[in-house]
Amino acid sequence: MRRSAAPSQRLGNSAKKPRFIPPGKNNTICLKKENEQLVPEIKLTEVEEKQQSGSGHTRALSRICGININSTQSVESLGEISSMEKCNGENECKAAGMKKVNRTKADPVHVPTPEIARHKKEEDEPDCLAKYFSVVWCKASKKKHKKWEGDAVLIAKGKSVILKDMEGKDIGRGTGYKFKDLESLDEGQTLMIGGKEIEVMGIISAEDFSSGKCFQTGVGMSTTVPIASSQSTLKPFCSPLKNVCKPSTKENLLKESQNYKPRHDPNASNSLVMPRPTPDHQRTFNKAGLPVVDVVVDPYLVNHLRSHQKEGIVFLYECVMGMRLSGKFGAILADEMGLGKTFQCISLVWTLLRQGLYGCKPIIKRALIVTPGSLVKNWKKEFQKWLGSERIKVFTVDQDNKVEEFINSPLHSVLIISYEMLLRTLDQIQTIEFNLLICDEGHRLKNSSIKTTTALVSLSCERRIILTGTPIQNDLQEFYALIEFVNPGILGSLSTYRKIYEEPIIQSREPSATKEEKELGEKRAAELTRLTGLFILRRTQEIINKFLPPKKESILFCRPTALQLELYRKLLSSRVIRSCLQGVLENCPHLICIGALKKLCNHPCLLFNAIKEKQCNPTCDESEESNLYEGLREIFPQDYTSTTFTETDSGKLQVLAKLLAAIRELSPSERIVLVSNYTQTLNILQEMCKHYGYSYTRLDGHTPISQRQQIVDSFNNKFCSAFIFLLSSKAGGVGLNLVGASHLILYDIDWNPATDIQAMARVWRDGQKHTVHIYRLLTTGSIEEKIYQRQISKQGLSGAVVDLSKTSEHIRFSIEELKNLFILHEDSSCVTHDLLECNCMGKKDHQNPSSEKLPVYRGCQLGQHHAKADSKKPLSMSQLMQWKHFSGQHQTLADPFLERIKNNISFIFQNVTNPAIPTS
Ligand SMILES: Nc1ncnc2c1ncn2[C@@H]1O[C@H](COP(=O)(O)OP(=O)(O)OP(=O)(O)O)[C@@H](O)[C@H]1O
Ligand SMILES: [Mg+2]
Repeated sequence: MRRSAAPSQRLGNSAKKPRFIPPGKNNTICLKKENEQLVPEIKLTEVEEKQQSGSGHTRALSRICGININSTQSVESLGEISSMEKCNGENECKAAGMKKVNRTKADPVHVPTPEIARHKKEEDEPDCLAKYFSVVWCKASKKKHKKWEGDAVLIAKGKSVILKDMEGKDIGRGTGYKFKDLESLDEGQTLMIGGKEIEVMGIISAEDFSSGKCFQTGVGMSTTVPIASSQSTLKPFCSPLKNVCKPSTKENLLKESQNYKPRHDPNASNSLVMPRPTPDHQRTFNKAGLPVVDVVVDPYLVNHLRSHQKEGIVFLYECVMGMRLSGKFGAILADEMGLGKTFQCISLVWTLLRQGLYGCKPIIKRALIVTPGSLVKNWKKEFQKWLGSERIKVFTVDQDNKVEEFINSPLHSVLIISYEMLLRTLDQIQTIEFNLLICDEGHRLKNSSIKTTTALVSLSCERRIILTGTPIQNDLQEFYALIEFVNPGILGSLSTYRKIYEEPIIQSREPSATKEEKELGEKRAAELTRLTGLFILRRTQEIINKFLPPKKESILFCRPTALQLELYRKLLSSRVIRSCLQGVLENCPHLICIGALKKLCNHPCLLFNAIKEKQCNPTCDESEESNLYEGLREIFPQDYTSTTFTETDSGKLQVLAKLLAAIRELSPSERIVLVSNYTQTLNILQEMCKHYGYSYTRLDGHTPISQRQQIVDSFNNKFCSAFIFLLSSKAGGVGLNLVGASHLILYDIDWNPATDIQAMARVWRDGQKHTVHIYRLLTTGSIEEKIYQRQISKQGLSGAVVDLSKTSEHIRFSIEELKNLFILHEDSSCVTHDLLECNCMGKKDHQNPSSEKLPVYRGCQLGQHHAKADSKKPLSMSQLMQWKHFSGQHQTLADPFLERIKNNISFIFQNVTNPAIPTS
């Protein structure tokens, strides 16, 4: 709050400050008298105002400020109120007066005079521009010593004013002021609004108001510094002697030159030097006046760092050093998956632990890294990978390694712990002073009230970094929570944020938004991006693509088997689904129906199991499910059992079996990650591995955290015998490196594209040596196609659902959508392709368009022009259109793996990223 900066208080003579004079005659006279006594040089003239309607102003104001003013709140006539006491509450009052603060005797005195006739035209002008002021306010009183209660923003337009607190809430309104007075309102002037008195602190530009900047407290716009370019970081060595603030005796200089040397040579070629502190920074953080020494990243690391990683380290350094925003030390590194966030953090931690810009004093002593359980060991491994085991000792907490050991160990300066373990050992962790906190996969902190967030906040470590590869800007509330975690207070309180940013931004996106609302929303969004951009860094996969081998993605539409079709039809004709479509059932039975269809697509035996289970344990509260299964058991063969594994019952499993065989035969040294979101499906896939004698390893939600890294490591080892890695993507996929495999098969599809994208990123990442093949299996014409379409349709694209925790339960379906979901398209070879309205449909396949000159009108002529798709974002329909696409009945397919399985496939979309880079 800027209270103390009020001119009246700055001058330390509030008694001299002229008092507010309301325009009511009696008051005016009495206050005038008082005023004259206090400030003899100010003369007040009685305010003569004509009754007027303010509604025009109000509307104009609401247009400009984007404030909804209820018509019942329209400004009333001045004559209705004769004194302040008559004001209707504090927030609504129409009469006011003003005068200029008398600071010195020599100051010109502002004497408002009526001159109504002369200014009539001016005053009636409804389209005059709004002006904005930063002000301080307090309750109106006759006290000599004002005690300002808060900062506020004043909007003056025509003859009306609105006072907003720093959360953007209206706290006062008034009208009936003199147009001229509001026009000439300036710093130091006071004004009465309702029961409040304000003093103008300064003028706010229209830009700063509409962007919402003026509501930002605690962070001056001038406190920000531009992002340092990588070049600017490569500064020549600057002798630390220059900055010594001690007496420059020869002796001192010599001594200090020996003591205060950068740890690494900033002049060396390829050196990465951190930005030097500004004088302001030095004043705040170097009170002892120690010499300023260059902080230089260990060349051992720099040799391995990619250029985006160097920039990322500089960015993180500036953030945690409070160089980007004064008084704020947090950052969000939101680089897309696989860009090496871990390595960037390790470089930062190592630099901060060993070096200091002021007198070489290490910037941090201890760092805490909190990460999902499955990544604890990976962090340790990465520390060892980049720094070896000699330079630094990191401590990981698990069953055998307790926090006490870390507390008592002088050797360890980095503690790595899982979120779960953190909660369990919070009491002990709280006793340790950490100077840097890194939260990996930190999008989980999006809810400020969850235990984990509360626990982390309780650690009182100001330097906080969130790492996340998942986009975070889609949900404004969650976005706020993450920002509030790293840089508390930067966006004001939650209610401020809602008023200033969230509401206008959301409002502007409504189809019914007016032009003004759209403009305001855009400006607020732009300002939010600007402000948060100072401490959020996100780079996309493209920057690393050039270091990666080619990636071939294929979407395989697998024909359902006869058994699947029959069961599917039966399910769709069930009473439950019919009632769902009429919207007459409660308790979301559509979720049960969707679940049953998805199971069926994976393998009919999953549905069989569910039916059997229901028959064995019927519970009345789940009767919808029993109803749904009515008559299904009869469709299965008499001797069907869930233990007799057979791939012939599932279209996708048939394709999978052939695909695995093809890979085994054609690329015997290459390995596969096989992903499903369901444990039961993974069981089936595991059975299949056994059946065919494929060696496998498995990681799912049941795998003990302590074993996960070991499973990953041994799989990535080139001597590992496991051919297949069975992975439950939701349970443990995030952050894992599975570069030991070069084929990844997504057996089922999730509602949330982010889950699938996460899984795919496990294989195509730094360290991958082979061409990567990604296959997504979808059952033709089924609900899986619909889910896929939803992923790539507008909804998926607008990015609203890019949150790993969101499942179908969080998705609302309209009856129309459900109708669409519950259709089986039996006569289409690819409904998704049908939807593209591609001209080739049903006429001709396109396998190798480059060798074929196709007429221009063909929408599906794809050629070599691959869409410049961001591999980490959901595809759009139009991007999909750019992919090669062809039916499985094509004579010969260029892809040898697909050639082997084409008979079971009705359609294929395929795209190659990085085709130019030769494979190894
Ligand atoms: N400069 C580099 N040179 C070689 N390998 C690198 C480099 N930077 C990172 N890597 C490797 O790339 C892989 C991915 O890095 P990392 O796990 O840090 O990615 P990430 O950004 O955390 O991704 P995610 O969001 O998936 O967790 C790791 O195996 C890491 O060792
Ligand atoms: Mg990571």
